Amino acid sequence: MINLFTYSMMLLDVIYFILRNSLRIVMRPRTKPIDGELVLITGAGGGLGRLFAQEFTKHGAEVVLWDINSSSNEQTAKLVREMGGKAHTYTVDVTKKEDVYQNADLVRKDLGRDVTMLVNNAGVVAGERMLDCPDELVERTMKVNCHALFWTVKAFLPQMKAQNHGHIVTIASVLGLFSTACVEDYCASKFAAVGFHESLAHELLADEFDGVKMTLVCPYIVDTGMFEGCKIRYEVELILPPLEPQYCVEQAMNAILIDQPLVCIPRLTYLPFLLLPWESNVVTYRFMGSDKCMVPFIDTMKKQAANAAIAVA
Ligand SMILES: NC(=O)C1=CN([C@@H]2O[C@H](COP(=O)(O)OP(=O)(O)OC[C@H]3O[C@@H](n4cnc5c(N)ncnc54)[C@H](OP(=O)(O)O)[C@@H]3O)[C@@H](O)[C@H]2O)C=CC1
Ligand SMILES: CC1=C(/C=C/C(C)=C/C=C/C(C)=C/C=O)C(C)(C)CCC1
Repeated sequence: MINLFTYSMMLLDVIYFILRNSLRIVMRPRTKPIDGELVLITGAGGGLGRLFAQEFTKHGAEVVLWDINSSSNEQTAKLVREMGGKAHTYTVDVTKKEDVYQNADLVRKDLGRDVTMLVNNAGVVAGERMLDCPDELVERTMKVNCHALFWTVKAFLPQMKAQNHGHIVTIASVLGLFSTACVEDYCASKFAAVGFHESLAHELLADEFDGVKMTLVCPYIVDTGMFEGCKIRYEVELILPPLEPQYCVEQAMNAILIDQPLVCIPRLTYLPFLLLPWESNVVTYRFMGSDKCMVPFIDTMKKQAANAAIAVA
């Protein structure tokens, strides 16, 4: 008898959950206002980070800019201020957890309020084949693209939970959903970032912190220079060209502003994530030229490193 009661209550709970969420799918979701939000962006001096700072400013948010590179970070702040926005810069190495915790306290002290939106955007890639990749670069990629997410979330999530209000954005990659050759460090770190993000999202939902939103952003190649040289088969590239950075950030913002949990940019890249069982994807990769797409990128990195070495010599 009790089992029957328990099962019927569980069934009612599931039906209620589906009804409550299906309305969101049917009705066009409203874009939430973010004027007055305090948005912290890591890697704000870089290609996407800078554009995110400007997009959040366009929507009236105040931005806190963290980057290891103070000059590029200041450049972003200058652009934000020229738009009439408010920007606060901090030179932070997100791989150093004490650096993160101390600067998080400094932000709260300086601004007298809590960060309400966190954009974990900082990212690096080694750009070497597996056995050519120095251990230090493997460790650096994991520390920036994965471990740093733990430190920034531990620094800012407690206050979001206290208010049951906030948003955590993880800038992962399609290479956190499916892989390709010669980017083992990057794929491992981005798969880890996806796992971290999803586990945290489940935790917040399970604990009913429905006011703390999460968005996982998975872009395809973006023309910021980070993957300069990466090339797939020409015919495929015609339908799947590298993304314009501005377009990528606008698509991500559209998702963030409707509290969309996941966005793959462009939509076409949902397919490999959904459709590629292992046996078929080796053939697909060969056909698409995506099995060797990173070779020119690695050669470019080698040339840049060689030129840099000559310049120093
Ligand atoms: N470009 C692409 O094709 C794609 C990128 N992405 C992801 O988007 C995000 C942004 O990429 P993108 O703008 O292209 O990359 P960029 O290299 O242009 O920007 C990354 C920024 O992060 C900074 N950074 C690096 N290490 C640290 C650190 N330890 N502490 C703080 N800041 C650090 C970099 O500083 P510095 O320049 O001094 O190193 C740089 O300003 C990354 O997470 C990337 O993985 C996802 C899909 C595609
Ligand atoms: C593997 C694969 C593809 C190529 C994907 C590539 C080349 C992604 C590169 C992403 C990057 C560089 C992300 C950086 O964060 C296609 C053509 C979609 C077809 C399906 C399988």
